[in-house]
Amino acid sequence: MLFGTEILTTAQMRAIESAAMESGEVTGLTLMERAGAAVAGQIRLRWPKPGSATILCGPGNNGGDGYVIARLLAQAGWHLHVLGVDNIPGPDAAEMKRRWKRIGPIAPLTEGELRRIPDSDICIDAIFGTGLTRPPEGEIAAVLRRLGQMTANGDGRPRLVTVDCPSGLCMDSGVWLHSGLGDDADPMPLNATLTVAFDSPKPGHLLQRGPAACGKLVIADIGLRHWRERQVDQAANARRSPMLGAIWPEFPVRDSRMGDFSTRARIALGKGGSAGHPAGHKYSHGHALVVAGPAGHGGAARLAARAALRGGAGLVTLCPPSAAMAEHAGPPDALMRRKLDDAGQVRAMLTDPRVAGLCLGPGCGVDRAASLLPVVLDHARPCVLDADALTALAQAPHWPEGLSDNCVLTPHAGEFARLFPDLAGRLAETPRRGPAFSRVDALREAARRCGAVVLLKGPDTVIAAPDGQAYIHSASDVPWLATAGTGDVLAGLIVGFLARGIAAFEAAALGVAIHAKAARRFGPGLIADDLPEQLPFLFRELGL
Ligand SMILES: NC(=O)C1=CN([C@@H]2O[C@H](COP(=O)(O)OP(=O)(O)OC[C@H]3O[C@@H](n4cnc5c(N)ncnc54)[C@H](OP(=O)(O)O)[C@@H]3O)[C@@H](O)[C@H]2O)[C@@H](O)CC1
Ligand SMILES: Nc1ncnc2c1ncn2[C@@H]1O[C@H](COP(=O)(O)OP(=O)(O)O)[C@@H](O)[C@H]1O
Ligand SMILES: [K+]
Repeated sequence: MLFGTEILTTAQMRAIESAAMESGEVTGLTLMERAGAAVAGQIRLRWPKPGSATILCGPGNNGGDGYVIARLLAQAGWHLHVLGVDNIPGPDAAEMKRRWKRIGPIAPLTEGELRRIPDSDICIDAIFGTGLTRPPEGEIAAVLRRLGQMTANGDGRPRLVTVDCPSGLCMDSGVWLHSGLGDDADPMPLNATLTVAFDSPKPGHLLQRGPAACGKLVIADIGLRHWRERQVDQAANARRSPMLGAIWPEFPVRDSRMGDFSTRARIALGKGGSAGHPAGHKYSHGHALVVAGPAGHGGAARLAARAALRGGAGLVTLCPPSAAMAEHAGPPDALMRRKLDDAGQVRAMLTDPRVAGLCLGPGCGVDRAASLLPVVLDHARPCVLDADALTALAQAPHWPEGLSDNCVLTPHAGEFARLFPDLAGRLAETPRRGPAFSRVDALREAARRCGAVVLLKGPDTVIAAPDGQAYIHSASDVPWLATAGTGDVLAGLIVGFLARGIAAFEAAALGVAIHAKAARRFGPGLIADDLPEQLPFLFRELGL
């Protein structure tokens, strides 16, 4: 993996946990003690003065963690109300419950009880964790609904801390599981201040409702690294489980196999031959073509071209039709312009081997994109297909054939639905069971079908390669990135990286990460034009 950190599915997490316990080197009780201690430690770090806490403990091992947290917070002087269920099938959780009972009482985990007890400074949700596969029901659903009401205003009082994950969220997809009995039977979505998850992020922490539900996400090391690395490597060698990574530039480095983001990004950019190398010249830094569209629609392609230039392509040529040439006369002067009126001219341009990347789609017009697309695909040159090119692609007679793994498709949700209506339909279904069909499942299937890298944009961008490798990037902290034209900048940035010789999957991942970092660096008030201007500062900060 190039960037960030591994994401584990709930099944992989269970397998790693089992392998650790079967080795005899660690017991389930020890892991539970470490998990509880990690949460109690994070709570004490954030709220050093002992206060009051209500701890809600469910029937599984997540509940077991809750009893450990109760014991440790009580020892630290916190005033506690602990609510739990009678029937605890797991031996470890049952033991942790016994240990707590020697210290304090357990009230029944009912909605009535939760209403009766006085408000605390924090509520700790240890009801369900990664073992949840069906929607919460009955009394527990009512408790969760009440918990959602009590903590609806986010950072108000009581604050909500969730153990491993918000209860009721499918951790493989980030969607709330629904009973199908109507909203009154389902829990309210939770809105936590802090989530302390164990060992690795799960897809549900980063996808869909996950980021809003989790609040600040902290990944706690509970000593499973040795087994994780072995299992993940074995799975990768056996080609059973393609890599799923989080592009998470701010994420701390967790193990020796991964460098920090800037080191990894440097490696990627270093792969671009002489990019940034003193001996390189403009052609060895790559020549990118950005196709523009009819008069009056030039802004999108210009944004893309500017991003390709700032992204480090050695040369960028903007290619509008003759009739639109005049509107592109302004800056940047570094940008070359060349008219492109028909498919024959693209064919001629692509005979130049120095053209190392092409961007088709932003502001292009669907008809023009459709007329140029066959030649572009025929040349199998690294390319980004965005916007109108995606609409044209969805209507092409041989779709999804004709692409190669050096193409990057960058649809937003609407374009994705045009390209892959069945997958979009499955994503829109109301999830009744876990693991629910996720954006990662959808993207892996999409990339496999068309043989190209597919990047589905959104606050939770997912990128997948035809071989199943995938990344999730969460930009939920930069909502101001959702403004007109930022997608065009992303397309241009990726084509800039392609032109520098970076492979499609990594160019897409690096593009997404740098794009969001640029938005984060600028802050609210951002317009798409500001993004390319952030790149020089960002590259300097990252040492790229
Ligand atoms: N990964 C690790 O390394 C470590 C993990 N640890 C902890 O273990 C947690 C996973 O624990 P877990 O698998 O026991 O499942 P958990 O999420 O607690 O509960 C879900 C279960 O509840 C059951 N259920 C019962 N009533 C229900 C109702 N009304 N509505 C709905 N469901 C209901 C339901 O049963 P079922 O659907 O099978 O009938 C389901 O199986 C994990 O998140 C972490 O906190 C750490 O301790 C140590 C290290
Ligand atoms: N809520 C959001 N928070 C953060 N980023 C978002 C959000 N919604 C969309 N984005 C990002 O903003 C960009 C929008 O791209 P796109 O939909 O193509 O817009 P446009 O066509 O106007 O350029 C993408 O990079 C996408 O990932
Ligand atoms: K929980």
